[in-house]
Amino acid sequence: MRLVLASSSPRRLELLGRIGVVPDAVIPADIDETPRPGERPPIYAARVAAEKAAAVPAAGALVLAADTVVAAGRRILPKTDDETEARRTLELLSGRRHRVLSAITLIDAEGRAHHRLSTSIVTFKRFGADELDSYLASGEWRGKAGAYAIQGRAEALIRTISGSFSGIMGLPLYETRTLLRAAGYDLG
Ligand SMILES: Cc1cn([C@H]2C[C@H](O)[C@@H](COP(=O)(O)OP(=O)(O)OP(=O)(O)O)O2)c(=O)[nH]c1=O
Repeated sequence: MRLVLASSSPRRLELLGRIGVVPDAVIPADIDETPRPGERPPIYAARVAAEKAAAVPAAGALVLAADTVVAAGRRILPKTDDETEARRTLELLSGRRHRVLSAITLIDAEGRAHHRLSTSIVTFKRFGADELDSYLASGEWRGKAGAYAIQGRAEALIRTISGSFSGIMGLPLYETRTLLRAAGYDLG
């Protein structure tokens, strides 16, 4: 059975590889990721994952897409390439708990869409000015939801996580495996 990963994220490809899954094709979905006014973070993540999966044409193949959102209360924090915005985001996350929502959609061979949502809680230490500066200098925050990447230096700034490491990183592997199996994909 053919599997298409509808993602431009190297993290998602890497995470799939960890469970022995190599997609037959990787086709990034080009969709508008602007949140709707007042849209709640879990609703937004689920909608965007579904839209990414639907945007990739793959008749008869399975299509997997995901969306990861860092949320402070009802606020969706940005995925940015701008250092000032990254600093502001990290200042907001400093010393407090936040949620990471990773939604996945799998379109099965019959064209039906299946959805799962993984929710994690992450608590960062309170950052000193030097810690913030050196994290920003690392550049690891670029293009990552919430301006950090748990799979890099940020892991050493995190006091606790509750939930799914792979979900925080971008593709919750438990939910992914569950949906792939249910769709008849052979995971070996
Ligand atoms: C919170 C967090 C996010 N991220 C990344 C995963 C995603 O690539 C990105 C969230 O943005 P997404 O919009 O979910 O994904 P993307 O635009 O990078 O890729 P695509 O839509 O094509 O699939 O943030 C990490 O790598 N580590 C983390 O700890």
